[in-house]
Amino acid sequence: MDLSGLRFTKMHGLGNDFVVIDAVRQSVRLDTATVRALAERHRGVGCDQLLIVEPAQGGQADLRYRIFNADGGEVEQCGNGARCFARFVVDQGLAKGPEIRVETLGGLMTLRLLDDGQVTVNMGVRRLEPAQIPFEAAAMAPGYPLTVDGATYEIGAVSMGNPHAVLRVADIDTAPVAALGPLIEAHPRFPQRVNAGFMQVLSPAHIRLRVYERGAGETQACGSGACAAVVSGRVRGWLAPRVAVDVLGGRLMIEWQGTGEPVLMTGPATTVFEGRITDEPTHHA
Ligand SMILES: N[C@@H](CCC[C@H](N)C(=O)O)C(=O)O
Repeated sequence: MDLSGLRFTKMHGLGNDFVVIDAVRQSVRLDTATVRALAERHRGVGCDQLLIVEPAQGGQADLRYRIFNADGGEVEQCGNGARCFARFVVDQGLAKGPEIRVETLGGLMTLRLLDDGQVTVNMGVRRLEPAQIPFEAAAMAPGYPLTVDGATYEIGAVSMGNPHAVLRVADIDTAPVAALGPLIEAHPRFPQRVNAGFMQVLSPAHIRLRVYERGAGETQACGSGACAAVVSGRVRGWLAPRVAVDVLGGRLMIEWQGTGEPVLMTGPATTVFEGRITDEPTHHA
């Protein structure tokens, strides 16, 4: 891999951090090792996800957006990343805004930059059928028993384009995120692994959430995880259509009016710095 000269922008959405690369105006060839090296926090730039901005392939979108977890795996969806993508492409003159249509592996998404600097992402229609998540279960249900390390927990299973398991806990501060997160992430009933959300319900319109992300570990925020938690909480009868979701890095507003309606997520997108790779970053296993 030869990355020298590669220009990038470091961004974050409530502390879920990204290396954003413009692959419209520079040529970029990334493999798993390269992504891991750039994401590495001690020898690379450091990020939870790497976002690549490319020209659209079809005629319906302004641009294409690809997402790689820190472990190098390409994934379908990243909600916080989508907000940063919107801010990036407008700031860099790659799109006019305020509305941007973007292709992702998970489908077409519409993003809107608001006057107050926040971004609303139309995350599309959630999927709950087990095969579409994918999740091994005999039939669709609001909650499923999941046995992990000899104990059984009730989880909700939701696809926001990417797979999520949502577990309700009494208090996220004491929830066993570090111990249980990796076991749920790699549970054999989720053949493509899963993002594991731990949700504390404060009221029907207010939850707290921690997410152990597939391919990245616990992050300070997970946008698709916030949407999945609200969908799961609504389906299980606990939540209202509009919910404030407090994640470790701040607050997201999530709105879901119900079956057939899209899930809308609103939150900030922050640019931290721009950089250029000089020496090759390396991944130290
Ligand atoms: N941080 C993201 C989700 C990134 C992808 C996820 N780890 C996966 O593997 O599906 C978000 O804000 O949604």
